Amino acid sequence: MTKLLELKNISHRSKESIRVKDINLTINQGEKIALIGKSGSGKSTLISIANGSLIPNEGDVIWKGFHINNISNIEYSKIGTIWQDLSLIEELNVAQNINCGALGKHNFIWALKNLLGVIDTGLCQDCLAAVSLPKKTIYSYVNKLSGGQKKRIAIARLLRQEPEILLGDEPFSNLDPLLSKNILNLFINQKNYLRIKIPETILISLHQIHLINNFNRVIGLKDGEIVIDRQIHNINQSELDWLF
Ligand SMILES: Nc1ncnc2c1ncn2[C@@H]1O[C@H](COP(=O)(O)OP(=O)(O)OP(=O)(O)O)[C@@H](O)[C@H]1O
Repeated sequence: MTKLLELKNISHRSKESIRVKDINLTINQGEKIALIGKSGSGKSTLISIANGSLIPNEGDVIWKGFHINNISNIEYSKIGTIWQDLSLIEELNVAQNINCGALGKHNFIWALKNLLGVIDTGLCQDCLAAVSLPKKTIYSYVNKLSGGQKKRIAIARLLRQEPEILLGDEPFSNLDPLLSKNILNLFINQKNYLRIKIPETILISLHQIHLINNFNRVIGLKDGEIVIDRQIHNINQSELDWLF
């Protein structure tokens, strides 16, 4: 098994509280991991540390054997995140936002062209198709979309990035159950009818517990600590009841 991302002896505290504690986690290539736990248990904190955006007080994050602080921008672009707050640029249109996912692969001229108009239309439309939005949505402005549509644009931007790993912070909140199931299927089954490569390794935080059966590994957080780290077939209901 190839190790992709490792969190070693991670602890992070703020003035008020311990946010995560003694986290040791290795994510191997191809794993589909559900991250679960009560509100405030540390899921978003763990994801922010895993993608290098939050530097922990203690411990190290290792990407393919190298400390995350020392990897190149190209390598860093292989770690994709769907943020809970989505981090879309409301004043830009949908195509421009989706193309932001590919900034790491292109130069300054391409970035400028993206700001000036709609480029790479076909690829953007493939990403939209994957989240069941019509092609013409590329011309819409993000600030005119609903919460659920915005979430789908954030997922489309992630697809455009073509990362090796997806770290998703509740990507299915705000989405109706059928849509959540279809998008999750895309990641789980690696449906490759598109011109884009779907990330084969995923760690996704969830509140919809019924979805965990689609994953092969479950990580449960309680008060900032990993208290469950098990293959899905070894998880039982009483454990889940205890976690929540
Ligand atoms: N920016 C911050 N500064 C200080 N403490 C924070 C900050 N963000 C979160 N916390 C605290 O860290 C702990 C973990 O929060 P976190 O957001 O990681 O939990 P979560 O499991 O993602 O919650 P939710 O399911 O509600 O999104 C909580 O006690 C929270 O109050």
